[in-house]
Amino acid sequence: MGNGEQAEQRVIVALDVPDEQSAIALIDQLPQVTFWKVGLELFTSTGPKILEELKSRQKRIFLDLKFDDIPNTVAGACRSAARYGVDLLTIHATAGRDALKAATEAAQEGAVKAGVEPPKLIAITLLTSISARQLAFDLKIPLELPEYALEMALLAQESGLDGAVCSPQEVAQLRQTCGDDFLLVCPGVRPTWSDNADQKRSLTPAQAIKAGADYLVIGRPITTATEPELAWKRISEELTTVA
Ligand SMILES: O=C(O)c1cc(=O)[nH]c(=O)n1[C@@H]1O[C@H](COP(=O)(O)O)[C@@H](O)[C@H]1O
Repeated sequence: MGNGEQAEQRVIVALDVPDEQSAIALIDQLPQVTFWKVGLELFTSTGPKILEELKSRQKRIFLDLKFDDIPNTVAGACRSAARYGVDLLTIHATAGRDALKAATEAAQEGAVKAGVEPPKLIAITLLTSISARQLAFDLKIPLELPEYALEMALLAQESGLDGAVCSPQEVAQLRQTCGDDFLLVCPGVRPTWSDNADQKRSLTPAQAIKAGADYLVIGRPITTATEPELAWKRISEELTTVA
């Protein structure tokens, strides 16, 4: 999916804002952005209205609702979300094999019924805000972090999902093991000039693409910059060196 696209089209900008008005202001300010992510904050605030707005502008959409529940419930959520005709949709790999399989089937069904393209369903392996220390001491996971992220990606792949969300620090290993057709989307991307904030496992945009990411998800380094257009331009320029 990512290969062959212009470098800047591989950046998905996270629309993490509280309301429709702020979202539209950002979309207007950054007309070069072709792929936007609508996540929990904005979708909870506006509902599907914001998706219609993005579609009317021919934008691609990553609907990041990170479903995590029992099989019947995630299947229902994916069936409903697929009707919106979005490009990407997320579920946590920790929902487990049965839930991942049910979600995949339901997303297909929902899209077919609505007469739209099914979304690519991708699994969160391990949130990029979790450090190796937190994985061991808070979540009590007795695996090394890279191994855990890989296991979650393989579970998603075996369950029929299209890809995974992982930190740029694990993407090379996941690419090598899961192959070129498995979509790998990396948040937690930070240009050298930006603040890490709550992200624990970052790399720069150029490093993340070089390591094998299909798409990068970048929010605050662009959206909270004093000049978002300039931040976007700097990231696009950085990416032309690797594309
Ligand atoms: O699914 C995601 O997109 C996601 C997964 C993950 O592990 N880490 C992560 O940061 N994200 C999202 O990626 C975006 C990152 O935003 P910034 O940290 O502002 O660049 C946010 O919208 C997060 O919800």
